[in-house]
Amino acid sequence: MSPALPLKKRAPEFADKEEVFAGASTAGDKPVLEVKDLSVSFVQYAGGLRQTNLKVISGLDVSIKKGEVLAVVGSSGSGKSLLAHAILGILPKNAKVSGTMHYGGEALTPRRQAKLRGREIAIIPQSVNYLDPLMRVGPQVGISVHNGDKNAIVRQVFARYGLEKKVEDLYPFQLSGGMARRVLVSTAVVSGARLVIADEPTPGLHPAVVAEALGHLRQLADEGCAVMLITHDITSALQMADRIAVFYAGSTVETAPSVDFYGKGQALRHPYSKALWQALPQNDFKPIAGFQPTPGNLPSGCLFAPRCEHKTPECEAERPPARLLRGGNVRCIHAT
Ligand SMILES: Nc1ncnc2c1ncn2[C@@H]1O[C@H](COP(=O)(O)OP(=O)(O)OP(=O)(O)O)[C@@H](O)[C@H]1O
Ligand code: NI
Repeated sequence: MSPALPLKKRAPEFADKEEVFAGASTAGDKPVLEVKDLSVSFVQYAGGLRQTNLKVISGLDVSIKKGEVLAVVGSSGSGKSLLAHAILGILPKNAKVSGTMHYGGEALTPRRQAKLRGREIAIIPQSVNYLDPLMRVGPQVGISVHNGDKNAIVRQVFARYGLEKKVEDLYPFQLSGGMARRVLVSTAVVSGARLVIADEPTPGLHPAVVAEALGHLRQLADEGCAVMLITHDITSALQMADRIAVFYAGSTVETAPSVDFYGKGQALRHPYSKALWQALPQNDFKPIAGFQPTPGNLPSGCLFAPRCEHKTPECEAERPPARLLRGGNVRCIHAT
């Protein structure tokens, strides 16, 4: 392990890339990525020429600073992967996007997305299945090196993650779960990315491998990347994330510093975040009654109102706007 090597490698690239960050250079701790009020809908054809618009994301807000890990937590179908795809500009063609996305203080247009994707903005996919099964991993990771000697950089980064020279000659199916995770992280690191989005790296992995994978993400942030960790697992996210964004039915219901997740959840702002926290086995293990609404059947007011113990008629009248509260963000009119 030699953490200094990739850092040295990255420094000149970072200097070159300052232009892309023009506008942010004077802005102190302006977020690397800022997504505000994002909506994503899919145009669907329902019988003949009848066209419907299925809104799957609305009112999504996230921001990440340099050096920070933001964990995006939410149950299946809450919109986590779609957010990642929207940032990268890889949503399907029938997707319509509205709201604002800024990277380095500048609007993230489709053109910029294409330019930054796999370079400044990298995704660590969920599984090794995203690797080309017919290509040895060394040359494959080398494809993501954009500046300098591909072989030398791959070797340096593999060494950093404890991957021996012979691993370069293996095919993806020959990797263990832990090795596969390290290869996927290496792909993001050799690209010199400033924003790393890791989509669900944890399910089905051995706990030691999970801890190691999360440790690598933390390390990337400590070296100056902005890291978004997409996960179902609040418990492991809390071990290394600075802040947690809680997604529900395609919306951000709360963004809170990790330190607010303790006790009975008394420091949390949204009834859903509290319920999610209390549902953990190590807490009350109390399930949340009811189900997350599906796109096409969303309630008109607060998305969580049908399941909320504290709802009032106002909650059902309109969708609560995001507001700042105690150093976090919440979409609940009753939160104090
Ligand atoms: N191409 C599509 N057309 C229509 N609906 C879609 C499409 N892709 C995703 N969806 C819907 O959007 C919602 C959000 O999906 P997304 O994949 O972002 O969820 P997720 O939070 O990543 O879930 P998981 O934890 O299971 O990965 C889901 O209800 C899904 O069915
Ligand atoms: Ni997903």
